[in-house]
Amino acid sequence: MPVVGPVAPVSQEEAMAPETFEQRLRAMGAGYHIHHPFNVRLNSGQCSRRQVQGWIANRFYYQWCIPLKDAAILSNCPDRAVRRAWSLRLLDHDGHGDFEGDAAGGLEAWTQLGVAADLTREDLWSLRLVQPGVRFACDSYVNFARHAPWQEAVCSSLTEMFAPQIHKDRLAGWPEYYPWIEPYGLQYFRSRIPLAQRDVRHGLEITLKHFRTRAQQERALQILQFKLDILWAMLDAIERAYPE
Ligand SMILES: O=C(O)c1cc(C(=O)O)c2c(n1)C(=O)C(=O)c1cc(C(=O)O)[nH]c1-2
Repeated sequence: MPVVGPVAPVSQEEAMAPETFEQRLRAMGAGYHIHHPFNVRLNSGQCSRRQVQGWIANRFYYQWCIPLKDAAILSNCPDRAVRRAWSLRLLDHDGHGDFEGDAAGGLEAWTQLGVAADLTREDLWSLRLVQPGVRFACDSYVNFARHAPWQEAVCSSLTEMFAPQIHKDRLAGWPEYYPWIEPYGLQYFRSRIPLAQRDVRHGLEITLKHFRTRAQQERALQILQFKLDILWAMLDAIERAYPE
């Protein structure tokens, strides 16, 4: 989509008020991967051990790509204030300080999720379980951030508006459904809820400020759909690789 491919016709309509524009962005949660059949099974206890492990190992590649995506945004952004705030995202995922607890970062926390679910660090970091469709989807997110204007890449991160609920679903259900996962493994989901909320406040502020005309606002909605499609396509590929 956005880099190469069909472009929506330029809208002549009046710009939406910021509140309406935000509502339209939020309404796109209807297409979030929380509704994907694989996720519905995963978060209602219907996945086998192999399917849960397959999901963890494949989703690791998304986690692995996020700091590359954020570094691409930083490298394209001439605004120091935005860079100062955005650089926190890199530290969130790659870790900082003494590498203890949450300071070890999201990638380490996801690794702990894998270990808690009886995968090895090597299973994850070798990327050997990553399906081609998952790789293509995640790579296209990184490539988009490299080549698009930085404000568009910021807008593409807004699927995080819908992420706290999916993390909460996992925290609520998994201990009962998947008792073979050691409880410490779920810390990643716990830690992401406040971080996602903080990220969304910043990402939305930039998006509402930058996408002002109707045509720009339609473009933002198109970008958010592109990102929803990435997440959806990942689950399609995972579902296919780990059939019932
Ligand atoms: O578990 C999920 O379903 C989920 C979804 C998303 C998302 O909506 O992009 C993110 C995350 N988790 C996540 O943990 C995370 O750190 C994250 C960063 C971003 C982003 O686009 O910058 N999305 C997401």
